[in-house]
Amino acid sequence: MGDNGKMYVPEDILPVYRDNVIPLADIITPNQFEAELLTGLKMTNLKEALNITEALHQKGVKTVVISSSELGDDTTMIGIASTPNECYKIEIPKVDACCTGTGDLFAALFLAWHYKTKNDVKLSLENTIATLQTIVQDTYRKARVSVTSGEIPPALMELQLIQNKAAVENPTSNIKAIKIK
Ligand SMILES: Nc1ncnc2c1ncn2[C@@H]1O[C@H](COP(=O)(O)OP(=O)(O)O)[C@@H](O)[C@H]1O
Ligand SMILES: Cc1ncc(COP(=O)(O)O)c(CN)c1O
Repeated sequence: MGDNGKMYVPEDILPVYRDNVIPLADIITPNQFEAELLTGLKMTNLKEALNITEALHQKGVKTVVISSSELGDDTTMIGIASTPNECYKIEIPKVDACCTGTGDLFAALFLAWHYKTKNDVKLSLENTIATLQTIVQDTYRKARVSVTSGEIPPALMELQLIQNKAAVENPTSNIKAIKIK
């Protein structure tokens, strides 16, 4: 729906997502901005994040995953995966560039792992972030070869998906999700 305070779908679609689509969904993967729009609540700390995931569960969604949030520091973003019974957070090291398509990739990976692990949200979150880290970092490293300083143009940040097929099939990472509920 949007990111960084801006919607990229028409604004009048918001009530349709919020009131009609969300109650039909089993799993949703909004980023922080989208989760705030869908609930009308703000997320400035972990407690508020839990209020937001709870509000989305109340609408009938079994698995709520916040793909990224600004709850980390300058070097990390926080992801959250929640069911009515348990909730995990994960710290995601940031690269200094804007990525497009990462939200879509996140949703696809999480769905696949959720199915494959029979609803293990902790492992699904860890594997999803492991693959994304490999792909985002490889994309950034290659872009930095041609733009050695300053901002990287979005065209150079096309995700290196095919080149990292192995990281999709076999994610490896030391980043563990931490239980917060
Ligand atoms: N700048 C970044 N640095 C590192 N990882 C990123 C960055 N941007 C996105 N990602 C990865 O992509 C995932 C989804 O990104 P997010 O920003 O939530 O999606 P969207 O594009 O929908 O806003 C994050 O969980 C993270 O793993
Ligand atoms: C219009 C539009 N722009 C950009 C994107 C990319 O979003 P993201 O980086 O969150 O995957 C999407 C997601 N499908 C989109 O629909």
